[in-house]
Amino acid sequence: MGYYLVEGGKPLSGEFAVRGSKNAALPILAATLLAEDEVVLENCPLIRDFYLTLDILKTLGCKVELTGRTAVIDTRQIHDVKIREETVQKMRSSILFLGALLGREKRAVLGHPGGCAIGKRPIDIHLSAFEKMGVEIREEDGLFHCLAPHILGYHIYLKYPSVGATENILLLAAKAEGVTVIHNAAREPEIVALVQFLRACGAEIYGEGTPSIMIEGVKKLHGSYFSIPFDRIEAGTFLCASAMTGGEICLLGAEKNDIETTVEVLQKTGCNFIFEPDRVCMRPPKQLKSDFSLVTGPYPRFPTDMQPIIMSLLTLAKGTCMISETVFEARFHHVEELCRMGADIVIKEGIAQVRGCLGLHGAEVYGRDLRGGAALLIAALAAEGKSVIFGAEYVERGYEKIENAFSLLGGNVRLME
Ligand SMILES: CC(=O)N[C@H]1[C@@H](OP(=O)(O)OP(=O)(O)OC[C@H]2O[C@@H](n3ccc(=O)[nH]c3=O)[C@H](O)[C@@H]2O)O[C@H](CO)[C@@H](O)[C@@H]1O
Ligand SMILES: C=C(OP(=O)(O)O)C(=O)O
Repeated sequence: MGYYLVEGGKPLSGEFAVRGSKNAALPILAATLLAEDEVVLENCPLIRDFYLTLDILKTLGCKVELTGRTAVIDTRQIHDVKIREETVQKMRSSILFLGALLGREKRAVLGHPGGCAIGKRPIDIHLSAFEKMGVEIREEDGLFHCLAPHILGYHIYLKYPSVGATENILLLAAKAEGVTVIHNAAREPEIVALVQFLRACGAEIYGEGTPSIMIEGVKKLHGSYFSIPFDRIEAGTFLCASAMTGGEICLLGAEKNDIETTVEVLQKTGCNFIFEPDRVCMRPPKQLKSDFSLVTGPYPRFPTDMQPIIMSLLTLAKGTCMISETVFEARFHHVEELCRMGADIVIKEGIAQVRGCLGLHGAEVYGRDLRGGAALLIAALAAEGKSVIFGAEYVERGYEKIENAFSLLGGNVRLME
């Protein structure tokens, strides 16, 4: 198990080029199967989940070449429709191969997806939509065996705007017979990116970024060239790391629009921003302040993936912040660990009350999920003294060599294998 060794107390300042988005790249990789052609993806994030997803494509029979951040994926030939259990266990987004394989081969076999333990994360919304579109699902020995001889368009009302379910339906509907409309669809920028990619491959989709998406199934898709947009959660993580260590940072390749809610919260804490095309610069105040409340929710509300990160920052802000997590029911694992570093956080009825403390101190702590681990890492960078953060493998799922990036900005952090 890898861990980070951190000597805190140094400001993180300078420029950071934000990488391609994990949550945009993973569904797009699954979608390449629908093209049955060569696809070139640029600006790929070189993170654990990206490599795992490339492995899925390879085990299905696709040819994959990775040069720098450019992946050339040839999905013309595949010889399997089963996703291996060990990959499914490791990565939530493996569920998207269900929609992609069904759309392409009319059959797929996959287990219940694992990934970060931040809640129960059922897949009932995915499965009920699939059934409405003509997919026969049989569950046996923990595996979903799916068959779809005729996939038909349908009007689907999501009981919750699930990101993954919206993506899965998009994948299934892109080549279905007739028109599918997703009502109460997720509106996240990653949905927009997936639709832009599918459209570049010849799909007919309208309304992405709104609650109603219409998909007119086409018979065939084709290869395309696509650049993965920047990772808004990585951008937010670096802004928070810099703000809580008292550093000034410029993010390259980031745009205000997709990080607006995070920027608004940081402005409330006293941070100043300058926005330019493709560049966001931030200067923190001498003392961060809080005294507001924050509720996570589906886009355009505050992103749940930023909740642990912003909480870490707020432990050092003067005042009190109430944080409600409404998306995942068990996404507070980092709280106990932040408290071990001196944070003052109390959870009452699912709401975290974060009271700013005078300073954090180094400690030995455990990251138990991706963003929780990142939250502890930035807390350690802001803390006095040495910290050990276990669970580096979670952080590596979504951040590319974060220890190097923080070191280049002036932080003292090493990854120990
Ligand atoms: C790979 C990826 O893109 N992951 C993101 C995606 O996860 P993911 O796609 O898993 O998130 P969803 O939007 O589906 O989940 C949101 C909520 O809906 C519930 N739910 C979901 C599906 C379902 O069939 N039934 C159900 O009850 C979940 O348990 C959760 O409470 O969106 C989340 C919410 O923005 C982000 O935190 C994740 O980083
Ligand atoms: C929860 C996350 O990812 P996943 O859905 O892949 O577990 C995340 O990116 O914070």
